[in-house]
Formats: sequence, structure tokens, C-alpha cells
Amino acid sequence: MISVEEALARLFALVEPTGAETVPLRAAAGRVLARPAIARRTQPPFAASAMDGYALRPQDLRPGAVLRVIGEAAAGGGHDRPVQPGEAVRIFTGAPVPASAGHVVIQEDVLREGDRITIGDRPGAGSNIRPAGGDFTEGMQMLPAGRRLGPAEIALLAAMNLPAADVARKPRVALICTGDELVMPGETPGPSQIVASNAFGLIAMIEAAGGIAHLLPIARDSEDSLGQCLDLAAGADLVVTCGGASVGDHDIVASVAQARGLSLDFHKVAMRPGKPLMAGRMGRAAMLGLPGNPVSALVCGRIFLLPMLEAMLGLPARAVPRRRSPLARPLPANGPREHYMRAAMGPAGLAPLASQDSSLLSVLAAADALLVRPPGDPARQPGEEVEYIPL
Ligand SMILES: Nc1nc2c(c(=O)[nH]1)N[C@H]1C(S)=C(S)[C@@H](COP(=O)(O)OP(=O)(O)OC[C@H]3O[C@@H](n4cnc5c(N)ncnc54)[C@H](O)[C@@H]3O)O[C@H]1N2
Ligand code: MOO
Repeated sequence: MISVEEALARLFALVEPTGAETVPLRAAAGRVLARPAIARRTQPPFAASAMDGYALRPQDLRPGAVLRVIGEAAAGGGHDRPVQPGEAVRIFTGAPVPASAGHVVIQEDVLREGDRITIGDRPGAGSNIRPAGGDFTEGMQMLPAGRRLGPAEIALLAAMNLPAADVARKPRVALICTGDELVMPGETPGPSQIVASNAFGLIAMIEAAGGIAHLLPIARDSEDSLGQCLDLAAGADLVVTCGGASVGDHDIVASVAQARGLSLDFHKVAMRPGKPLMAGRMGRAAMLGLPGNPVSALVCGRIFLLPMLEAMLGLPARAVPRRRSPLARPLPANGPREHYMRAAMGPAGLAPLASQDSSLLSVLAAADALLVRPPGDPARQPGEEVEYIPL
């Protein structure tokens, strides 16, 4: 059995970046930039007024000064003639500030009568002018490759006059659930059957991370059935199986996949839940074999599958970040496997939930966090700091 850390390092070595594609900005939310984004424009492209008021020469900004209003500059327009001593231009937010006017006095600080303004007693000192290029200038690299695009990044790309973004192609993930006992949600299970739940949690995880999940038919516990499903996975970047990973007579994923060309990299990780995890390469795809127990499948999804997808998208190849919290309840010594305990955060800190059986989705859904216990961790008392992964 290898450690979680080693398993993750090996998984990163099994995947590669998916490459780039160009998508319109409307479709870029949540995608990861594949190339640095360079500004096609300077913003603002001109010195712009930040307020509604009057543009004038800074020397004319004296309490009581009377100035003649010679024209108007509105956003989208402007006023061509330079402002001379004793003159002002009516100006609005976003308008180009006329040449030679180094100051905008806000309209609240003046008295206007006809085409004259009188500066009030205490005009604000700030120029109220946004300099040309104050945000960015043409040719600047504004976002690096590997940046996930949220609303702010997408608005920035638009302001840079880029109508589309070069983003990482979404990893295609083929999902195969295995087991004679499984039926799809909504079907009528036979007396010894259960509903296949894992795939739906995994699909949610994959698509939230930026992948495309292809759910293949349920593979029955026969070489033929699983073989056919593996054939259907052709073209995927990553093939994920679920179940059939352990040591029972019907746990045939490793042997059938190997017969179809899987080069197995590892099988079994010193963790709980998730021990029977396996991985390797199948032709051009990476293969990840998850255990069938529902909590094991989803915990392994969080600890291994998500970081793999991130690496394929060009994000940093790293383990899920952990946080620290005081422990709310005592814990006995841990065994030789890294334990990911379902836990709830309360005022006194993190408390492991009562049952840690890896079949209990109700407990996983009630958990806020996975409390991570290193192999061989000694007994812990309330108040001691432990590591956890938020859920
Ligand atoms: N003798 C041993 N038995 C087991 C060991 C072991 O080391 N020695 N390991 C146990 C551990 S740990 C796990 S985890 C499970 C994993 O086994 P498999 O990956 O082979 O999974 P299955 O046997 O196919 O299924 C386990 C369990 O999960 C249910 N299941 C399967 N797929 C789904 C699905 N898509 N949705 C919902 N539930 C699913 C399945 O019905 C079983 O109840 O092995 C232990 N055994
Ligand atoms: O590892 Mo199994 O995943 O403990 O239930």
C-alpha cells in the first residue's frame, strides 16, 4: 500500500493538460485560461472625469473664483477646445477631460448662474480625474495562464476588448459504475438491488470542477459487460470506474481493465475510506478506479479526482488545501491508514460524526468537513488542533 501523498504524485504523473480552445466570453465562466491574456486596449483610453461637475485649470480652483462655462463634455462625447484661464467646461462622469483642464470640481461645490460658476468655500482637493491607462495599457499581460475565470476576470477580459478567451479544453471523463446490484435512480430495484448513487455525486463534482462527465451504462459483474463499457470509454481523457476494486471474486475491474490494455500504476492506498483505489494508463487516457462504497467513492473523488482534473486544466498540481481547527471531542489513536473522518464544525471546534461507516451517504451529507488523521496519530483530547478539509 502506498501513502495518499505518493498516490497523488503518481496520479499527477498520469495526466496531462488537455490543451486550449477558444470560447466566447459568455461561455467562459469557470473556465481556466490556457494562455496569458494581453490587453488590446488602454483603459481608460483618455483622462476621464470621475464625477459630474466642471473641468477647469487647477490654478483657477480658488474659493470665490468666478469662471465662464464655455461648453460641455459628456461620456461618449467631449469638448475639443482647450480650457483657458477663467474658463470651465461642464463635464459628466466618464467624459474625456479637455486638454489643459487638470481638475474637475464637483457640481455640489459650485454655484451656477447662467454661463457663470462661482467656486464654493471649500472645494474638494482631489482632481476627480482618472488618468489614461490608470487601469491597464495596451500590450500589458493582465491575467496569467492557469487563472480560473470568475466574474471579475471575465469583465476584465471584456474591458481589454477581447470578445473570446483561450481556455483549457474541458477534460472528458467517462464514468463506469460496476455491479449486478445496481439500478439507475427512478428504476424499480429487484429484491437484492440498490440504486446507483455514486455516479451522480461524481458527475456533480466533475462538472463543478470544469470537466465533462459521460455516464456510461452500468457494467455488470462480467468480463464481457465491463469490457464493453471500457470500449465505450474510448476518446475520454480520464476513465473513472466505481466499484469492483476490492478483493472479492466479483471485483474484476483491475483484471478486466488490464486485459484491455490498462498499465496499472498502483492498487491500494493507505487511507480510510478508499483503500482499494487503483490507477494507471489505458492508451491515451488515465484510469482511476474508485471503491464502490459511496462515501469511499466521494472522498476519493475529493482527494484524488478533483486535483487530477485541476492539473488537466492547467491549475497547480497540488493536494486539497487543509485547514486547522481545535477538536471538540476526544479521539482514540488512529491505525496505519490516513483517516478522513466525516465531521461537523461547532462552537467548540470539529467533532467527528457518530458513525464513520463508508456506506452512509446521510452522514456524508450532514458533514461540514473531513477531519484528517495521519497514520499512527496518537489519541487526541478536546482542544488539540487537528487538520481538516472543508466540504
Ligand atoms: N475481504 C475484504 N473485503 C473488503 C475489503 C478488503 O480489504 N478485504 N475492502 C473493503 C473496502 S475498504 C471497500 S471500500 C470495499 C470496496 O469494494 P469495491 O470497490 O470492490 O466495491 P463493491 O464491492 O463493488 O461495492 C462496495 C459497496 O458499495 C456499493 N456500491 C457499489 N457501487 C455503487 C454505486 N455506484 N452506488 C451506490 N453504491 C454502490 C455496493 O453495493 C457495495 O455495498 O470493499 C470492502 N471489502
Ligand atoms: O476504504 Mo473502504 O473505502 O474503508 O470503505
